[in-house]
Amino acid sequence: MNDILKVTGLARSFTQGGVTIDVLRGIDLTVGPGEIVALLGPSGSGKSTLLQAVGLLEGGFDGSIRIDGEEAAKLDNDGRTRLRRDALGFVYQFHHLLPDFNATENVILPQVIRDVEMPAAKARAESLLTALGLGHRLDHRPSQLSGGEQQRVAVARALANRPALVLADEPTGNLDERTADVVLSEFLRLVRGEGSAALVATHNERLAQKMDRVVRLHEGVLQGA
Ligand SMILES: Nc1ncnc2c1ncn2[C@@H]1O[C@H](COP(=O)(O)OP(=O)(O)OP(=O)(O)O)[C@@H](O)[C@H]1O
Repeated sequence: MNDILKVTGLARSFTQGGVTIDVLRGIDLTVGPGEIVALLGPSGSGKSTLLQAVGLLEGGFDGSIRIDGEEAAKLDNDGRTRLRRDALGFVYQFHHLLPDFNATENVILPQVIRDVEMPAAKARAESLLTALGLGHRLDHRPSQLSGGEQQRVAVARALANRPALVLADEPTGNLDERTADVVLSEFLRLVRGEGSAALVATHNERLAQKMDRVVRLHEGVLQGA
């Protein structure tokens, strides 16, 4: 089967004050359909930099990133935006929900952007939120939700458009240990149920072991990829 993600020779440097740091020094990584990969590495090892590259959120990289068979380097801005919208879902450490919209509306929004009709978008939002145990919180705004509940809404939003690949950057890093465990387990169950693949950055070894495969960023290269 075709890989959902194929990264080859990905390199990224930052120059500041005349000093250049090679953060990524030739990353090779493939993620198959439905595969959930933990990206482990200490703080500052480049996990977010790698996710930003794969998320087509930043330029300035050397190497190849193929998502769902499409070479990102060959796309213009509009093409990257389309691929991001059609193939990717994002979860961050902080939820980034829209404060004036309730939980359901936050999950409807990315679907409306893809021209899903409102009744279908609402049904999908409610079904995802209910699957995450938020059936009684559908009308709550983010400020009326706990941290764990906010992250669940962010997970539902990331999955709303059935992305081939979910990119998650420390998705439970802002939660206490017990809540992080519960939310991560729910995230993994839902992603598996949906058949999406996922690349999940964490520095939590214990949480990483719950995923299908672990790769480690060390001195700019990936081990176990
Ligand atoms: N825009 C930038 N300009 C200069 N240096 C940067 C920039 N973005 C990241 N870096 C540097 O790249 C390195 C990797 O940062 P990155 O945020 O990718 O690490 P990380 O593994 O995600 O860390 P953490 O677990 O703390 O989030 C760091 O040394 C950081 O200072």
